[in-house]
Amino acid sequence: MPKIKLTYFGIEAAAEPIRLALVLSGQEFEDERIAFPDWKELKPKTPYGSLPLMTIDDGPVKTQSMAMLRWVGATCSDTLYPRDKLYDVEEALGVVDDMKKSFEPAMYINMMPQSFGYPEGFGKTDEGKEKIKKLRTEWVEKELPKFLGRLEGLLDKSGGKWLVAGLDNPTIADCHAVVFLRSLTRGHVDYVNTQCLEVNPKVVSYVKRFCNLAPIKERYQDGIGSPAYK
Ligand SMILES: N[C@@H](CCC(=O)N[C@@H](CS)C(=O)NCC(=O)O)C(=O)O
Repeated sequence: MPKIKLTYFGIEAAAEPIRLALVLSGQEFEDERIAFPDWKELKPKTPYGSLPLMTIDDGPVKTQSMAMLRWVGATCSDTLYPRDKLYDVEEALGVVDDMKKSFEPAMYINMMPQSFGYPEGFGKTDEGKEKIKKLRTEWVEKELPKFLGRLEGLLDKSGGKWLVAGLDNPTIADCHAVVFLRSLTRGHVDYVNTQCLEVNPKVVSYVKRFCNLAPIKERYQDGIGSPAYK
């Protein structure tokens, strides 16, 4: 087994799909968490000023979360990124990415307002807070059901099980999808209704199925998130 260290902040976000893939593979890894106050000092020492980082067998530092996810799926597991389903896994990853990207303006406007054409500190103003609330509630009401419908389409092809049809086990696409879907249900994103997945019961069942896999169940004591889903 390779010796793996994954370095990220003490949150789920970009590292969590990789952590889930490692956990599902049964691959041990060092789960290094950087406290936000320590980031300022570490940032200039990283290749691109960002996390996550990964080292394999004490080799050179690697960057790019999606490369890490694919590498773990291909190297640490026989089932998470199967060679005969490469296209299907990539297609499902793309569907999940479209959903995540669509939410980014509403999600990150408070953290990086300038990237979205607003002045620094915008998210802390009353106007900014109203804007964030409007963007997030509108996205959840108008956009999310559309993306959940796309996931449902993939699940239907798979008999309701996983995002890639014809497999008895989840893939890295499921790790990627569930982290994002679960993030909406946990009350961590202001103004997002934690019951928002309920518009699509098939997707709720899917997230529950994933969270009931033994290694995931052990990890997520809060199930898919809000108490209503337990
Ligand atoms: N394409 C990179 C993006 C990495 C990235 O943007 N990381 C963010 C956290 S998700 C970060 O390190 N932000 C802190 C900063 O930029 O100072 C990846 O997927 O790994």
